[in-house]
Amino acid sequence: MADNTILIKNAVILDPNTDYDEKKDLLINNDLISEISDNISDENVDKVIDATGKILLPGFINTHTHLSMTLFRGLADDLALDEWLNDNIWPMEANLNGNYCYIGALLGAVELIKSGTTTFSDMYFYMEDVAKAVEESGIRAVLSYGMIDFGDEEKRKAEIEKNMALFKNCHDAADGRIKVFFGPHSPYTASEELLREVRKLADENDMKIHIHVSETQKEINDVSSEKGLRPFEYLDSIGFLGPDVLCAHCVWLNDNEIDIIKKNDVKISHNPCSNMKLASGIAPVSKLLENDICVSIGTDGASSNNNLDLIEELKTASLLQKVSTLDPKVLTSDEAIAIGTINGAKALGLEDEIGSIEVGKKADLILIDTNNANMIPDSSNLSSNIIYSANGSNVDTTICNGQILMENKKLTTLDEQEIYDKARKAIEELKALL
Ligand SMILES: CSC[C@H]1O[C@@H](n2cnc3c(O)ncnc32)[C@H](O)[C@@H]1O
Ligand SMILES: [Zn+2]
Repeated sequence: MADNTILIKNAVILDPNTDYDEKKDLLINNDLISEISDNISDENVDKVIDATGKILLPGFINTHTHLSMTLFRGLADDLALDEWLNDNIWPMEANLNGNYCYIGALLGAVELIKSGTTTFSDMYFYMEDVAKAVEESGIRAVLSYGMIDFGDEEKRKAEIEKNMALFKNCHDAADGRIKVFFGPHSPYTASEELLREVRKLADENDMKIHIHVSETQKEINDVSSEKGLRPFEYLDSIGFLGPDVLCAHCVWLNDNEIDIIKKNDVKISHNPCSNMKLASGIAPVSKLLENDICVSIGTDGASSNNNLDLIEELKTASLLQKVSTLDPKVLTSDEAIAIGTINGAKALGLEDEIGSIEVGKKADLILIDTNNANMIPDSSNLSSNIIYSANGSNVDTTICNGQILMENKKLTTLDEQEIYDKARKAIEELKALL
């Protein structure tokens, strides 16, 4: 097949790894960035994008979400996690099927692409249907089937089989855009046997693990009374932790647990909006960063956020650390850009492929339009302009794996209106089933 080339001209580049002090041209060859230099000829190039007045960044990486939960946005607000999950979300999820999850995932993919996210890491049900939405939308994803056994042996076997089937069917699918992880839900819903089995199978199959840990004080109390140890102490005691484990939330951590996270090189997904909305608490992110722990960013599901805008999430992360430490110098806009890009790639073990703008890496790129009221004056501090002033609606162009998914704010792979209509219908049906 002939090569497909896209040339981005006159780009002001904001990258977490490299300081580009002048405008550059960037050439995409198929799925990869093939050249970044001062003046690349547009001869024999399939498509030219003029990036004048725009900022070029790596696509953002959302390391913890439940994409199909877009269907439950706004349906159970202003509650703490326990009541939100047990009395509201789980009863609604009992009526889900593959088609609903597919529609919810398409709706989520529209929102992600429009707000500049090119990779998301998901844990949910009917993941083959979520994979179908990933395939069609052109976005990149790490998918985990969310396993809950509550100590029931039969359920445990069935849950593991479902996650392994997802791995066999979907790992490396969609031109390599899909990876599959294990997704044991949490230390309070997954039994010790399930966690030990997951660890063993992850080692045998070279799979990574995605789990919720230490989200609320209730979790700390429940795990401590059942196991005599705090969640990270317990997970360490059963040999579950490692550099391949991505833990969402990590709000309630004592110093010993921070040492455990560091010793095991565990990766963190920080979810500030969800933690604030469910009143779970404030994760000690600046302390984790001081300890050189890899902190990435996630939105959690759209039902506890209530949107999937990572620029907003990064601003919230930064402001929350400043106000909770009473130190305006912590979590700077430069650090926020790194958390939303290269740290996300590291958290998913994909740092050789995505997370920065480098020759040889995948062309997962976004352009942010500066010709908007909230972006003027054009700051010489690009990261400040993006993190503190912008939001997802300033994203103009989104490219993933060398494919343009949105150009001039218009989606190319998905029919927005058709998805909105189908999502509205699905939500009405689900509400009627309650
Ligand atoms: C078993 S699939 C994932 C499962 O997790 C639920 N969920 C969504 N947000 C949270 C959260 O913040 N903490 C714990 N669990 C959460 C989701 O509704 C699914 O049931
Ligand atoms: Zn979650």
